[in-house]
Amino acid sequence: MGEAPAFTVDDLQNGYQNGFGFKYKDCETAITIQDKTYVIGGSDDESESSIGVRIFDKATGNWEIPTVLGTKPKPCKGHSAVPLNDDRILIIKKGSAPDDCIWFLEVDTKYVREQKKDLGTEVVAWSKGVRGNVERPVVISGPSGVGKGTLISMLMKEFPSMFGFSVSHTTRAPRGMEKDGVHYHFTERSVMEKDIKDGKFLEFASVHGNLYGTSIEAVEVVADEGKRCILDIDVQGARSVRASSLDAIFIFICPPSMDELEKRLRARGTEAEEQILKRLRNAEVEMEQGKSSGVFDHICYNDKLEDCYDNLKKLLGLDGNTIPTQKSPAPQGINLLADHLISKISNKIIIKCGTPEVEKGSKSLIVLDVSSLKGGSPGRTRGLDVYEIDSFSDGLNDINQLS
Ligand SMILES: Nc1ncnc2c1ncn2[C@@H]1O[C@H](COP(=O)(O)OP(=O)(O)OP(=O)(O)O)[C@@H](O)[C@H]1O
Ligand SMILES: Nc1nc2c(ncn2[C@@H]2O[C@H](COP(=O)(O)O)[C@@H](O)[C@H]2O)c(=O)[nH]1
Repeated sequence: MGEAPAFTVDDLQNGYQNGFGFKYKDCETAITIQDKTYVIGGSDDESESSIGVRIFDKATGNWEIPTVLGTKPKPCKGHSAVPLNDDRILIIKKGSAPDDCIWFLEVDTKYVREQKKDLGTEVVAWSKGVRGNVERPVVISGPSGVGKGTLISMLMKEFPSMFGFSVSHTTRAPRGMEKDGVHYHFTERSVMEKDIKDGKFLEFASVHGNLYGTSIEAVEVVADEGKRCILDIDVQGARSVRASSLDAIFIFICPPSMDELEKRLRARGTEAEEQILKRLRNAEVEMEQGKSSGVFDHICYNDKLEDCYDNLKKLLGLDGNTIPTQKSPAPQGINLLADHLISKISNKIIIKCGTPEVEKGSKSLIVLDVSSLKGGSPGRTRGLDVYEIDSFSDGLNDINQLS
């Protein structure tokens, strides 16, 4: 019936001997994919920072402790594990908050393969599972002073429930009215460099002499609110995002002329002369790259502000001819009962909860549809669909209808 039996913690309670001659600890599950067995620790020890992972390589007979990337799940009181498509393992945490119970351990995704190549070690990567999808993020680039921030503010003001701003990190000093955590996360270079090294950034670049970067979290928190994320980043950053797994729309904003750009930068009055000259010099290169790099899907000229804004809205499907997509409700989690059994049929995971209360009730099978997964480590895995089906007095029929 089920393609892949899932291991639950209960199967492994108190440890048992297996074909490889090693003993699992309490609260561990083991999933074999090709030549490797991934032993995933389900410790509820709060002194541990996350669920542990070790790998038994059947070919060599050796244990390996992999480099673990991504946002890691906190330890829990056990979990269940189901392999999906040989590239990732679905982990369902027991007794966790509804928005914290579905996780993916990636073992052979594109991201993991690239990281293995870069680091030269065995790598696995965690990604939190999130229900539902959001619209494609929008990357806006263009030379300093062209009006990116002005256009983004107009969008956010007109459609406050639809768009959310990705708050970048920067090592530059705040301007007069800028607030930490709102306009930027103002940060020390050494701290930012460490976070970059730890894989917390989607992209980063040195821009006009300072370090700027978009953290993975900055983009994900916007999507978690069900909003479409807007990124205001330079051309180097846009190129990095284009190469990442973030499926965004890329828009380059051009000034009507370099003279007008200079006028706007000077009129804004936020930069010292030396910085203005540096930004204008960099603008020449950015204009060249913006128009010819192949990174951008659209180029908008910001001559008359209102015209440019109307054009931008048209590109985003907000020109009045299309009904704007309503903000999707905040993705809800799944409140899994501590006692459950799991099986996998095609791309649906069937979770049978076994408490007496549930058995008496009419809804007893939870279905987790993983057919439309998007994203993944180092960000969240989106596109999960979760629903319930009627009681399993005739559960076999229900399950068969799902395959
Ligand atoms: N179409 C326009 N016509 C005239 N002035 C404009 C226009 N668009 C924006 N401005 C003005 O130009 C100045 C620079 O705009 P803004 O700060 O939005 O640029 P930016 O591209 O976000 O710059 P940076 O990359 O440095 O953050 C602001 O004073 C803004 O009011
Ligand atoms: N690559 C990135 N570039 C960024 C990011 N945040 C902002 N920027 C770009 O920096 C310049 C200067 O900005 P300012 O606020 O100092 O005027 C501008 O072109 C922004 O688009 C980022 O996270 N990554």
